[in-house]
Amino acid sequence: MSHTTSHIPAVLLLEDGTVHYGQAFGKRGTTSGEICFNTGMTGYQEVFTDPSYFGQVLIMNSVHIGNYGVKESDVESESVKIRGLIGRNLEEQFSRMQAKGSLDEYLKANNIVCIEGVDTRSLVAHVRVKGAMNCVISSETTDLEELKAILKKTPNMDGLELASVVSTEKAYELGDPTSPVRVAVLDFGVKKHILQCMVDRGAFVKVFPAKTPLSVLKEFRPSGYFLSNGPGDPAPMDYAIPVVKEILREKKPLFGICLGHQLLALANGIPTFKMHHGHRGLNHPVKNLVSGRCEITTQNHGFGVDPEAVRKATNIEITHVNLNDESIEGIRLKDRPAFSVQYHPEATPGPHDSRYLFDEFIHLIKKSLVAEKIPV
Ligand SMILES: NC(=O)CC[C@H](N)C(=O)O
Repeated sequence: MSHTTSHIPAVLLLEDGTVHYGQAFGKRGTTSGEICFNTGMTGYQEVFTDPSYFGQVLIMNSVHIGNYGVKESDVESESVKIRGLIGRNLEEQFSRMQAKGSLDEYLKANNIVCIEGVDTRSLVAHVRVKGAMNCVISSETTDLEELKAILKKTPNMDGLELASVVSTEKAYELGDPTSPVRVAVLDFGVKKHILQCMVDRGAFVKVFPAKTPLSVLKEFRPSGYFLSNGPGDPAPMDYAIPVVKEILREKKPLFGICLGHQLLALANGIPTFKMHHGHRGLNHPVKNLVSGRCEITTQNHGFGVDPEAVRKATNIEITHVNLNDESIEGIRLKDRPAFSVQYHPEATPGPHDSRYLFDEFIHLIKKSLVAEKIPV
């Protein structure tokens, strides 16, 4: 496959003054946000449409991105959510029987400003050492003073509430309405494949806007609750943390993924913190401390739950740890059927090692329905 470039100059400026020059890709323009990197070699369309990336400018570590094009069904939400894209070779040409278009057209249609031809290996090494910071990409101006002024106005991810911005405006339902397994999902930027994993296991799912109170969730008569993934800092989500506390008092099964995991921790008095540069990729090893087995997981998070506070909490059991840095990857409550993971068991294109967590959630719901003498 030959690589084509636009030959339109573009510039990338980091908050610490680092500058990289390259070529424009996608939409011409200027964009800014928090720089982060994903080490996955495939699944770029799913990554770009993951609402948890909202507000972030993404570096794809893999050298060739775009070479299998794009297709309608390979998405985690209806639009591209990344704020900008940085690559080594972003390909206009693609070869895949099922592809419907090129990555370049797709990013243009979604108004995403990108830069390619960047030495991503040195850039990622730099971010790994210096940590998360804001950056700006432009194919309109190379005036660094102008770009510095844009950076000054770009909000810091630490303390930024973004989940309510990407959440659904209206509630919607998926799956078989006759199913006794009824899951109320709080949507903080939910990925489609999470909902699919529940529907595939026979659940009837209703997805609610992020700021829905418990009284409205209860009108759905849920047999279980789900806290979704999502962008931004979980700590300022003062509309959601009290609702999670109220849900826990219901004593119904509850499952949380990523931001949902962080919210379950916050609702139990465990603080979250901004990580140095986060975890984003699809080969992060996690150990399940209950089964003793290792799983290869997909991850996308820049915040974590405080390990010391989790260890001190008497009502919480640590179920999963990250084998690279021993960070907390999963917890469960000792006195409630509630559990959560920091990583993504729904991962598409994969790995699928952690799909069993959806089975465990559905099993917990069925067990509680049986206890209430409701036929399952
Ligand atoms: N994937 C997610 O839910 C991410 C959660 C949160 N925004 C973080 O960066 O840690």
